Amino acid sequence: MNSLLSLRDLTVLRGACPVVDHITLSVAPGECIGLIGPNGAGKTTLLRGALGLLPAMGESSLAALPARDRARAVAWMPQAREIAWPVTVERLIALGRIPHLPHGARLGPADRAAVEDAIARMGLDAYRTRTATQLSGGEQAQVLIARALAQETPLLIADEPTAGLDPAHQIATMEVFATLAAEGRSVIVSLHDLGLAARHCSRLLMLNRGQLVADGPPAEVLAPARVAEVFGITAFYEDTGDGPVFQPMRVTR
Ligand SMILES: Nc1ncnc2c1ncn2[C@@H]1O[C@H](COP(=O)(O)OP(=O)(O)OP(=O)(O)O)[C@@H](O)[C@H]1O
Repeated sequence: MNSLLSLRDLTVLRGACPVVDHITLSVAPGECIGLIGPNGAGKTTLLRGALGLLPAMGESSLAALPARDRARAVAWMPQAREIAWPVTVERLIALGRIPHLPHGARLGPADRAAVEDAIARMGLDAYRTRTATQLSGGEQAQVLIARALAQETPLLIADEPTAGLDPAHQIATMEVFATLAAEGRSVIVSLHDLGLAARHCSRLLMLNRGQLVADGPPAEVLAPARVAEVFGITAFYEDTGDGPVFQPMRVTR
């Protein structure tokens, strides 16, 4: 099976301290992976190190790629949602096609189809002529997810993409990711909402103090003892007829 990302002993130091500590994992096609862990666990640092955006020790298959190849292998949606120019939504989403265009070339039919597909998946048709900088924070987040989708990469990595979205848009976004996985692409998404992680991800990576403390199906990773130890909470977890339900209940420390 070909891997879309492979990390071997990836380590990122801040000063002398490893904030990502010897992480080894690999991502196969068709996975919707949730990256979870408390504040400061190292989630963003792991993602940025894997992408080659931060100096890291160890190996990352993506960081090793030349920039243009990397932009065709992975789309990255960072936590900071900065839209620099007052362009239309449609134009901003079309920027996701840049890695596929020869230098200076205009969008071709395949590029326009990818933009339309991204707009449809994110339900943004009514927004396409709006000025992106004038949208609400949640609307901007959806547009930036659409731009990443338009990049049509085998792997999409998104850092807290559901933060600031209302419940319907959170669910819809996670369903878009799960659909990409069902189509054979893969997604790594960092999440603080463990309910969304339990419900929509096929695999969870749990980080604590820079270390990968669990990697597997949500029901295994979210075992009560581990959730108590890592997050300091108790939680309700049940596999219902309508899928898994995870609800944090109490702080235990
Ligand atoms: N530029 C930096 N200099 C020093 N320490 C840093 C720097 N960036 C991050 N850190 C530290 O590295 C650790 C991991 O940070 P990181 O942002 O990866 O965590 P996170 O799991 O994404 O957290 P959150 O859920 O709060 O966004 C934290 O302790 C943070 O304070």
